[in-house]
Amino acid sequence: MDMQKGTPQDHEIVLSVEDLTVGFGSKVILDQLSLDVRRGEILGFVGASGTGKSVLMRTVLRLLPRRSGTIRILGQDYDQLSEAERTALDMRLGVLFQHGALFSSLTVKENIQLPMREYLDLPQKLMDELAHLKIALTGLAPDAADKYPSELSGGMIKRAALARALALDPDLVFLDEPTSGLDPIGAAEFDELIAQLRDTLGLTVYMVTHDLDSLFSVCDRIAVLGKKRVLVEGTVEDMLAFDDPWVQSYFRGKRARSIVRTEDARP
Ligand SMILES: Nc1ncnc2c1ncn2[C@@H]1O[C@H](COP(=O)(O)OP(=O)(O)OP(=O)(O)O)[C@@H](O)[C@H]1O
Repeated sequence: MDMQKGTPQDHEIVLSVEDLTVGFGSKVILDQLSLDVRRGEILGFVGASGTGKSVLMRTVLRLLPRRSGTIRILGQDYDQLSEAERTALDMRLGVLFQHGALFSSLTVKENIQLPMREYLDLPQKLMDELAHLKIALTGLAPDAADKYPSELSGGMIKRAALARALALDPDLVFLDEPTSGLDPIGAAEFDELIAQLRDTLGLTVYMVTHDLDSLFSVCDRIAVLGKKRVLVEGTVEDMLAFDDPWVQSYFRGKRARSIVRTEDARP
């Protein structure tokens, strides 16, 4: 499909959240939040610590219950689906949780094959070939296949976790702070990999991040969580123009200024 940015035909919505409310006891975390993610984009999702970024991602993935609201993934509403249809939809999603979450007792190859075992019934030889393919796709050396997570660097663990997220060739991937814990070079390389995979595989990427470099370098659009909903979504320019103290200090703060040069940025 046409992956050109900014043209109206890209605006097929692959994740649509409407009026979502989530709370725990008397505490409301998300209040009538709405958000759209478009096919083929890398959406960066930011917000102050504790505002509910993980809660939103987990609710979208049905790991947390919601009080009200509608969530449509790839045009489908889980509530309207049969069990078999839900499983089919789950297979089109890939997830990289914040700390990589690889099983330490399994090798990289076995970790990547977990979703295949869960959802597919494939011969071992084919699963091995697929795992090697994902390993190559994420820039890991072939010998990483038989290593255990404890034998890998932080950057390699992220790549292995990404390879696992891609195990079933998903359409939409959720990444929770994928570059956290990486040094700036490792983080930049990982960002580059994500952009490359989006281009070659036609992925849509929903990325929770605190990493300003990622936001400025690979995200097509940014959504900011605040006041229990999406305060603003759009480009970096939209963020810079948005009148909210947190958004202003985040995108115009000292760290941001050292990354992006805008006409308003002062050294
Ligand atoms: N299972 C739960 N039960 C009760 N409260 C929860 C639960 N999960 C999250 N919360 C609360 O929801 C709020 C939002 O948490 P969340 O982890 O989504 O924040 P976040 O934006 O992802 O933060 P960070 O950037 O620090 O990761 C927090 O106040 C947290 O304590």
